[in-house]
Amino acid sequence: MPAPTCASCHTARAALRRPRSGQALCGPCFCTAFEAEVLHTVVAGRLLPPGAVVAVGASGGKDSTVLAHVLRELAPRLGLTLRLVAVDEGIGGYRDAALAAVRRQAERWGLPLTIVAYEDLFGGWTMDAVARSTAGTGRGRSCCTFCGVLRRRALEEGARLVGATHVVTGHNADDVAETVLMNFLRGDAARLARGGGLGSAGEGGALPRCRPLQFASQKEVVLYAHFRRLDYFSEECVYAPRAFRGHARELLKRLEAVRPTAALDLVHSAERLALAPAVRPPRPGACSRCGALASRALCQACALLDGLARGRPRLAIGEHKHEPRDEGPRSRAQAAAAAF
Ligand SMILES: Nc1ncnc2c1ncn2[C@@H]1O[C@H](COP(=O)(O)OP(=O)(O)OP(=O)(O)O)[C@@H](O)[C@H]1O
Repeated sequence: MPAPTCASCHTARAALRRPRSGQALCGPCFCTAFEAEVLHTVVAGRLLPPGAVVAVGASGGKDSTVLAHVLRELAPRLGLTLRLVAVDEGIGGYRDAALAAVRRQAERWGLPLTIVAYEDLFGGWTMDAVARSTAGTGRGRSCCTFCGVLRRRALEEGARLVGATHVVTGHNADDVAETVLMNFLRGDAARLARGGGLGSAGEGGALPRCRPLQFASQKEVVLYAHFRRLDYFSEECVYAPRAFRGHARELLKRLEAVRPTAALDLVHSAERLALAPAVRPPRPGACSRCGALASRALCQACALLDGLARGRPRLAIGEHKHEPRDEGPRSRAQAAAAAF
């Protein structure tokens, strides 16, 4: 059976059916629709004001590649200046290849690129060193938690370095839905409240952060990259198979098999929960060591580095005398926080 005609231009043959709506579109019309939807997310959510200098967290992966490409298309209309900021976590056999992809993108798109490294920012600690230090302590599976905390800090540092006023990341609807599921599984109302919305407004002196692809499904991100012929790095991080997130991903896939809107439904659920006053977390204060946003005396990054420096990674993060050890609720909650 021949492909149907594109439902938008009514001229070309359709090349795909949109996963959620089933609408048949040709490649160019799909890309135009995708870009218009991201534009709508940014404008309706008032995420990036005209004149903003935007640091795009560039990992070389599909999401941040698509995000940088779409924002570059929209930048003249939105009045944005873009900077790519990549974080080198020091993960042998993984990050170097991903950074090579980011360098190619920066060159092709004529965007300035700044790379900040954990090793320089965090007293010589690379992610590989953290992984070695936590191996055998029951914390080995928490690599993604540690990494997420440090990456968030590193991205903030990099963004400040390039004079950015805003930070954007490429989290898509599936990423956010996985985080919501993880938070539901642990009954973490405070994280659910924080995970909703399109990002954070920049409390406590932190730069405002947002996720303009939050309503885009992973499938459509991949389709956009395909039709725009984007060059990205697609290997999984060497530490990812140990992460709890993989289970949430499997669960989401099974939910989507019977309910194609499941990911987006979860994103909207989190938004509604964020509006519920009863679950709003207390206003965070400042870290006594570095001044960054913190809900305790030390921010997560300083607490983690402190524990690592003392050779006691169990104390570094997620340990509290009243809370269970290892994969207990607290540590899992931080895994979710790390995703944002
Ligand atoms: N090393 C990094 N440097 C800069 N930004 C990063 C880095 N890793 C992740 N990010 C930001 O956080 C977002 C979500 O992170 P995630 O771990 O899902 O990234 P990824 O799987 O490596 O790549 P992507 O999400 O871009 O496909 C990315 O889209 C990107 O904006």
